[in-house]
Amino acid sequence: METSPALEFDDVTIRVVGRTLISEVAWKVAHGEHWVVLGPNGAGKTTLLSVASAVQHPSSGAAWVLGHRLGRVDMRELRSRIGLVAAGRRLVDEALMEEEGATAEAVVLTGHTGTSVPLWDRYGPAERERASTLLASLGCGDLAQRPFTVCSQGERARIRVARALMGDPGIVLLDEPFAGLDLPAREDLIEALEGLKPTSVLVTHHLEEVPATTTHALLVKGGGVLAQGPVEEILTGENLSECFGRRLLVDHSDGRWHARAHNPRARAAADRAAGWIPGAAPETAF
Ligand SMILES: Nc1ncnc2c1ncn2[C@@H]1O[C@H](COP(=O)(O)OP(=O)(O)OP(=O)(O)O)[C@@H](O)[C@H]1O
Repeated sequence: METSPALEFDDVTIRVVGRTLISEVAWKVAHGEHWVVLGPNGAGKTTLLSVASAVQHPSSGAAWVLGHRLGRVDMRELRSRIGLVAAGRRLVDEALMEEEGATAEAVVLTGHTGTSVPLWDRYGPAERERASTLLASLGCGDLAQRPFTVCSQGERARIRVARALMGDPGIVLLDEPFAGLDLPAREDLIEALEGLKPTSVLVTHHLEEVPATTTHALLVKGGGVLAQGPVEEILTGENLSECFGRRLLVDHSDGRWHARAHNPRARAAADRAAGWIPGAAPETAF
């Protein structure tokens, strides 16, 4: 049993020329926890993941990933123990796979070497067997020989998760894995994520995409942490309203979360339709 946390940030700051992208972030993820990171556009979510995935180290402060301090460890070696799912090019470069005409199976196999092109001499029967088992477990066993470029967005999303699991990672990091998915594809992927065994961190914009197995939440705003802790304490209307700068109503049912903007006119119309006297019911925006 691992004793050190899966992730630990001690006042992590990332600066680029003339800008601070994230500032003094303190965060600890224990093994076995499943975190969601929420926040508006530009809040710093992908930047946080770029540190957690050992893609870049802090400008100041310190970060430990799977017990290794960034800056004092072979980053490539460490990356091979991290399962990373990201559709954008900042964290995982899929351009080479597309140029090479890689099949879904080849893309999953690259997860074994942590590379963006297949290294065929490194994959034997055991790796191929694992790739095909993972594709099947994510409901895309029949896609193995299909070029990744022609796969639909929903198929690609699940192939990326299979790729991330290929190296038997100690932690899985997912940056907006639902982008571009229709409702059934999104729900299929949420179901697949609910079966994830390793510790995970999911970055998303949408409360509706938070899997029911999520244990903790981190809210980011303007490059800083607004709130963090057990999911039920953090995903409140009050916190989310502050995070997104808009008054929000939050529901939690059957383990899943829903948010919508507070709309007093629609609320009054619904109350009238239900026979409520305006002003008689208490306001329950948060
Ligand atoms: N290399 C860079 N140079 C300058 N600014 C950058 C760089 N990388 C990111 N940024 C800026 O840092 C801020 C945070 O970016 P980041 O991608 O982490 O936000 P995010 O929360 O993931 O946003 P989104 O939800 O829109 O994907 C943004 O304003 C972005 O433009």
